[in-house]
Amino acid sequence: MTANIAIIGFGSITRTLLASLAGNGAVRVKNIVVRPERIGTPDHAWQDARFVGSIAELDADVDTVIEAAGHAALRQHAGDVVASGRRLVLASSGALADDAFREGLETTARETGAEIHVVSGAIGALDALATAQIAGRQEVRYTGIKPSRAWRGTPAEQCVDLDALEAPTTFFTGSAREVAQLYPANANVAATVALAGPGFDATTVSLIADPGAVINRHVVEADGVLGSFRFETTATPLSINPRTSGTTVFSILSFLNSGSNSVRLV
Ligand SMILES: NC(=O)C1=CN([C@@H]2O[C@H](COP(=O)(O)OP(=O)(O)OC[C@H]3O[C@@H](n4cnc5c(N)ncnc54)[C@H](OP(=O)(O)O)[C@@H]3O)[C@@H](O)[C@H]2O)C=CC1
Ligand SMILES: O=C([O-])CC(=O)C(=O)O
Repeated sequence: MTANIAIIGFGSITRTLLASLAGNGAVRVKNIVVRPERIGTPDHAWQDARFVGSIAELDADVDTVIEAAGHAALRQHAGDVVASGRRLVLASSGALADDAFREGLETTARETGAEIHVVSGAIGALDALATAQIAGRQEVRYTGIKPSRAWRGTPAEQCVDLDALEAPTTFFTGSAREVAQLYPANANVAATVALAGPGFDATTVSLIADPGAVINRHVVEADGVLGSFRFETTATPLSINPRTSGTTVFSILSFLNSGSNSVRLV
């Protein structure tokens, strides 16, 4: 069956995803949701996809909306997606650390029959986290290690001198809820871990800038009644965005192919 999809955002993830979708007969990209002022500009075009500024303008046969645009865009559009009864597949999971926002989406989705999926994004281990969570309490830690340049333009700059670092340096330790607010474009994975596991306040997060690194590393560790595990991913960043691991793009593709590989909220 062909999925008719729309994508919110036309940045690094979307452009890489579209290149990877070439020749995929099972997925048709009908619409791309961008800021209204971008519509009709020369660099906002892709095959026969229609660029729109709102969910209300989507083609009627769009059944799945992928979000790859950031917290603000998710806040702007997610309510309209689930109100329309469509399947929402999102990457910017950190925005869900706002309980009122997340619960509002879940309530609307239950009313309309919409589904809400958080893609695994740059990490793995969501199945093991969910299994352990059902069995009982677990201690969960996420550590994100990225090259120093990936943290430019973030509050890390107020914690350390990124250009002067000579060794890997931890500049943030706190909860998944705190990190979601402080590092919206770099720590969505921590929110995804929290959603699969013990929640935003019980998930501990450390962020590290590594001046010698050229790739991103994500470490998920858990100790619970069933035992423990440690899952470490090394992930090449997208050439067009050092903050974003390429894995994120292919986790969306994997979800589109299989309908799995996500945390399902509703
Ligand atoms: N779960 C995970 O593992 C990961 C999640 N992410 C999430 O995905 C997001 C996108 O990543 P990436 O593609 O690398 O980021 P980019 O910065 O490359 O692209 C973001 C795109 O979103 C667009 N956008 C921003 N706000 C809106 C809006 N209100 N309406 C429509 N479009 C909008 C931007 O448009 P414009 O140019 O007009 O601003 C831009 O095209 C990240 O911000 C992060 O939240 C990223 C990596 C991993
Ligand atoms: O892509 C990554 O490495 C992770 C990321 O940016 C995020 O979680 O927001």
